[in-house]
Amino acid sequence: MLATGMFAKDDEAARVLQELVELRYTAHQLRFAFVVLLDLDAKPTTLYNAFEKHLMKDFFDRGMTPSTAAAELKRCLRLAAAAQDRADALAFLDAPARARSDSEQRAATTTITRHITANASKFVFVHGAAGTGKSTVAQYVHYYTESLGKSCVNVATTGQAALLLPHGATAHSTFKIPLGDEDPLTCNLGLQTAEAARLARASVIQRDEWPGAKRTAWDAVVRYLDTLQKAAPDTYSPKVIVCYGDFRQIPPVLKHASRRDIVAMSVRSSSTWGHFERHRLTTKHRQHADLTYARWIETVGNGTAVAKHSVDGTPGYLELHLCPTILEPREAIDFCFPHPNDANACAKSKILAVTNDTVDAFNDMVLDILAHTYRRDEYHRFSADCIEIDRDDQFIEPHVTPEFLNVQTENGVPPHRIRLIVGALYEIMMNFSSQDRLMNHTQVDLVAVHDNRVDVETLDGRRFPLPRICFRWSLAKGATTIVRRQFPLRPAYASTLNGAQGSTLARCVIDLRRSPFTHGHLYAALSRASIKNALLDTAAAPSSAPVQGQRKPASLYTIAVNVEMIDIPGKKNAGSRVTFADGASLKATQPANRHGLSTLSARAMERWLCKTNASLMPPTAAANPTQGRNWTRVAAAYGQSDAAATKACNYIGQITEHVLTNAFLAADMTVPATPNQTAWSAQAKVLSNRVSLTRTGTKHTSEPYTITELLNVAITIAPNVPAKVHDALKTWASQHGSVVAFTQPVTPSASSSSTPQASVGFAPSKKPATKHPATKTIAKTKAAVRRRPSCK
Ligand SMILES: Nc1ncnc2c1ncn2[C@@H]1O[C@H](COP(=O)(O)OP(=O)(O)OP(=O)(O)O)[C@@H](O)[C@H]1O
Repeated sequence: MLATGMFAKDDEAARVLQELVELRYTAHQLRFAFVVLLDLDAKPTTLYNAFEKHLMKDFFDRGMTPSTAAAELKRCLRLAAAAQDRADALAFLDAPARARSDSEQRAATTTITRHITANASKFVFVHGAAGTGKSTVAQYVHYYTESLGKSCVNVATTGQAALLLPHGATAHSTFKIPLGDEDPLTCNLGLQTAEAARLARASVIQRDEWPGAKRTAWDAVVRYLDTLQKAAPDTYSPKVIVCYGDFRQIPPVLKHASRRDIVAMSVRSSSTWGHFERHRLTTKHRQHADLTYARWIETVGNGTAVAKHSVDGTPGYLELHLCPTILEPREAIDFCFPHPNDANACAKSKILAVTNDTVDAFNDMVLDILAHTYRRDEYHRFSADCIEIDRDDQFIEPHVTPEFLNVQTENGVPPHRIRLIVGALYEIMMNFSSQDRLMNHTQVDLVAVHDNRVDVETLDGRRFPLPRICFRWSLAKGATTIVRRQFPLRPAYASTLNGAQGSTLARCVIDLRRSPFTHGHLYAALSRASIKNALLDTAAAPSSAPVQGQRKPASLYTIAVNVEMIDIPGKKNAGSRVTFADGASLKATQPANRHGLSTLSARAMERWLCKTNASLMPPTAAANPTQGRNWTRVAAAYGQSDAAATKACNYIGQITEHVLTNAFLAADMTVPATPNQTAWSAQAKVLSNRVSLTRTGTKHTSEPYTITELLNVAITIAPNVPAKVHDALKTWASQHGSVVAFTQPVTPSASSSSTPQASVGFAPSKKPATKHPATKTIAKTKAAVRRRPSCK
């Protein structure tokens, strides 16, 4: 008997299909085999083109035209792929068709493919607003290149963006680019490695989300390819390097950097920038069903949607009039994840927040729902943390104890204690294999938890065991390396605004209780949804409860506008009007000064302030500007003639008064009827120092006050509030994730007092204390505040 050895052959799939054709297998059987064989073939487009007519033979027999037969073939292949649970295997069918249906995409792909066929060395940059189909063009170019038998390497700046490309990986992992801000950087990928050989052979290198890359990292790649060409001139193929991206989205992330530093670190500052051939895409594919929304988010991206910008030009205020607003985090979860126990459905939506703390809070809330409402099995796993010791004589700081290590956290590193809930949706935190699509940010369903491993299933049904992995990082440059061994998983229900870049979401909530860092940050988040109805924001509206038939005012948000790069319109002349989403139209009373502040009425400023402190703002305040009159007097007492100072003191006063009022209510104490004017006035200097307003008006700061600052102002002004009030303030501070520096500790005598005293900033009530006018609404707010989970 003769044993036949089977060797892997490049054209094995084609040979099998050819054999089946010769043996007269039916077209239906060929279609089934084609989907199975896609696993063996790295060039699905070539295979498809070679056997297309056999795969649709029965359709022709039924008298279909070529175009109907082609459409029917794709439908049948999709059905076959779905039946085999391999819907992703047919991605190559969609991308080419889509990318060729749009004239701008077609123009870009035609130029790129011409360069590829001509074996040219070129730099091409395909740019356009979010959702204009850049990644789709990249997919097309990939399949086209492979169909020619050439190879294409796809990399992206973030793992999330890499997942959208066939065999995509991050640029850092492909080229072994070191993390760090050194200039220049050098890729650590050896020239003799298999990866280097793959790069040398590649005819196309594609880089998605390129504007988010640091110039130093990009230059390192270009230098590396140069060195590779010199080292292996025979195997090195001429390359078409195609970069994709949108400079309106998130720029390179640099710690403690000025705008100038960021511009210097942008790939635009690279010496290669001038060599790029550019193609612009303008058709909004993601938001094609809602073009009003598409146009509006474009104005956000361009910086022209800013209704007003404040003094110093830094923060601007944007009316998100197209986005419905919700008040409670729980509503965000109900909106995004109506079926939290269905991981596949949850994967299409996301809650986006500005900071990791808020992301963790949302993720925890969903896990709570799964554990308590759906009774899913819950496990807690703790990491093994240690420090890496390079040398025997290395000095170890005495405070570096296991307890110290356990509380350390770092972006991209799982926490010491991880909550594992079977059936919940998680994201992988490590690049395992780009072939298996098991990379950083890949969403998986947690199937089982064992002592030393967890089993996860990708959304297309592939199951993998994951052991604990070592994560390494240093607390500071040159400091000891911490090693944490933990399961590389994090819940995937919420992510930061950066983390969502590149994705298309069915439903999305943007938590704007904290302002995004830049307008690009907000733009990247807003452009994830295809229609405005899929998008909610979680900042509370500053108005009272909506009156029947009256439109609820949209909330206002700050965005930090990059004044160096964007021309901000919006300086109003005297007499011109600023219109708010709820129809309120405010007349500018003076010509705009260079800060823009003097153009606004006090009411407009109140509205501005509401956006950050909506939950603390008395809902009636916006409708009742006189409520802050005491504070106007305080400003006058201090001698502030500057209108801006008066207004600033006015609205800060309202907030402070409200904070204290709430504090009294929360402490179940009677709210004093009238604050002691003398006591307030005595503290006006402190207040005015805080707001940094000067008589000459040369230096203005009207940064919106954070809740922490407002609480601090409240405490500074009324230093000896009773202990219960003080505690209520503290509780709020912690509920808002704020750390309040209690500059004035409560005096023991005040602590024991249960009623406000004159010496503590409130006059003793001569007549029985009346209820504060805002009591009812405040009580509601109080209840809401109690319900709100901590965002720590
Ligand atoms: N020609 C087209 N016809 C129909 N849909 C398209 C077309 N091109 C892209 N799309 C769809 O539009 C959506 C956005 O496409 P894609 O992710 O390629 O855009 P992008 O420009 O890369 O977005 P971003 O900048 O946000 O990463 C996707 O759902 C994609 O399938």
